[in-house]
Order: sequence, then structure tokens, then C-alpha cells
Amino acid sequence: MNQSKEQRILNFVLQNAVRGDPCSVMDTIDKYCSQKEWAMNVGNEKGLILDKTVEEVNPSVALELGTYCGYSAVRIARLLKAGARLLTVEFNPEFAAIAKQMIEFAGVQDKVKLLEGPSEEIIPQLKKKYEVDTLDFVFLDHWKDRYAPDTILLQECNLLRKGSVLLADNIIVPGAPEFLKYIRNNPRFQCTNYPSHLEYMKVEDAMEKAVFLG
Ligand SMILES: CCCNc1ncnc2c1ncn2[C@@H]1O[C@H](/C=C/CNC(=O)c2cc(-c3ccc(F)cc3)cc(O)c2O)[C@H](C)[C@H]1O
Ligand SMILES: [Mg+2]
Repeated sequence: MNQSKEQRILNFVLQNAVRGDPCSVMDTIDKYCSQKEWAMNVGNEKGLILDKTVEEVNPSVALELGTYCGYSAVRIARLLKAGARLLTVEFNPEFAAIAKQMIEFAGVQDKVKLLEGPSEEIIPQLKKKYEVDTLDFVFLDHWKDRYAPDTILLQECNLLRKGSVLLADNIIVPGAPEFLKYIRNNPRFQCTNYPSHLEYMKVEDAMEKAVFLG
């Protein structure tokens, strides 16, 4: 059976990146996806906005919704302090398997826990099953129509505290209109928009940061 694009990306990393070097893994994925096959990794331009936000928050517990190939999991995990952890959620078994290998090759597996399943099932389990008190940082990059319901679910599950930071990808392309409407009209969130470009393209995109005010 012929390989998937995601398998080709992983193979390119395994053959060309430096094992144990997260930046080498990120650069190799970006090289492949800009020169050979486009893929929906957050990429290096929006990745810098992600980096700055993670460094600013310096989270002890971070959550990512939508692991895909693991590019942003590697990107986030490389910046985490000793003892901090990233929980990343992916419901497609093929992508979860690829991301697991990507995360291990990058050498950040000790900081990352990949949770396989749909976010609407995993989020309510975070406190009891995954020993989470509250989340310091959440990166939303899964199906765009799920950003708003999952943000509501995070609140219902008492997983946000005063100062928790949400960062959402793809505010312009593909767009997350319901999320924007919800978060920008909600007095419990302080929102900031970060204009950028779609990964590997000259198309405008943006990220939205939303700080929970408690
Ligand atoms: C219902 C279950 C919800 N719960 C879930 N629970 C767990 N995992 C979930 C859930 N919902 C989805 N996932 C996983 O997350 C990933 C999904 C990621 C989705 N990302 C996009 O669609 C996108 C598109 C473009 C784009 C831009 C321009 C174009 F022309 C084409 C494409 C660019 C971008 O940066 C993008 O992030 C992964 C594929 C999928 O299995
Ligand atoms: Mg995205």
C-alpha cells in the first residue's frame, strides 16, 4: 500500500534530521513541506509567535489540541523548563503513531504525553486520569469548528485559572469564526490578534491569544 504524506514527512525526518535535536527536526519538516509537499504544520513564521507565547507563559502544564505529525509538540516541548509537561491530543491513530515517532526522534518524549482520542472525551479526564490541576497554556490547532466548544468544555471542567493563556492557530485560513465571535465577546477573556502568514505560503493568516481572566 503506498505511503501517506505524513509517513513521507516522518521518513524524511528520520533520514535527514539529527536525532535528539528538536530544532533540526522542525527545520527538516519545514524544508520538506515548503519544497516537496505542503502540510498543515504551524510552520516557522507562526511558530515564532508560538515560541514567544510559550516563553512568556513558561508553562508547567501545557495542552495541545490536534497533534497531527507532532511538529508543534516538538516546538513547544523544546522550550519547557525541567519538570514541565505537554499533553497533546490526537484522535487519528495513524497521525498519533507518526507523531509519537517524531517526538521520540526529537528527544522530547520525557516532556510530552500524547493522548490518543477525541478532545471532547480527553478534556473531562485531564484532572482525574492525567493528574492535571489547571492548565497554564493551551494551543488550539485541531478542527476549527471545535475551538469554541472545547474552550467552553475547558471552563466547564475547571481547567482554566486566572492567567491561563489560549493560543489559536488559523484565525484567517481556514478560519475559526465561531471561536472568534465567542472569545472576543466574552468578558472573561482578554484577546490579542497576531497577524502572520499561512505555513509555507504567501497567504495571510493570524493567531489569536486569549488570556482567561478568572
Ligand atoms: C471532532 C473531533 C474534535 N476533537 C479532536 N480531538 C483530537 N484530535 C483532533 C480533533 N479534531 C481534529 N483532530 C486532529 O487534529 C488535526 C487537525 C487539524 C486541523 N487543521 C486544519 O484543518 C488546518 C488547515 C489548514 C489549511 C489552510 C489552507 C488550506 F488551503 C488548507 C488547509 C492550515 C492549518 O494550519 C490547519 O491547522 C488532525 C489532522 C486531526 O486528526
Ligand atoms: Mg494550524
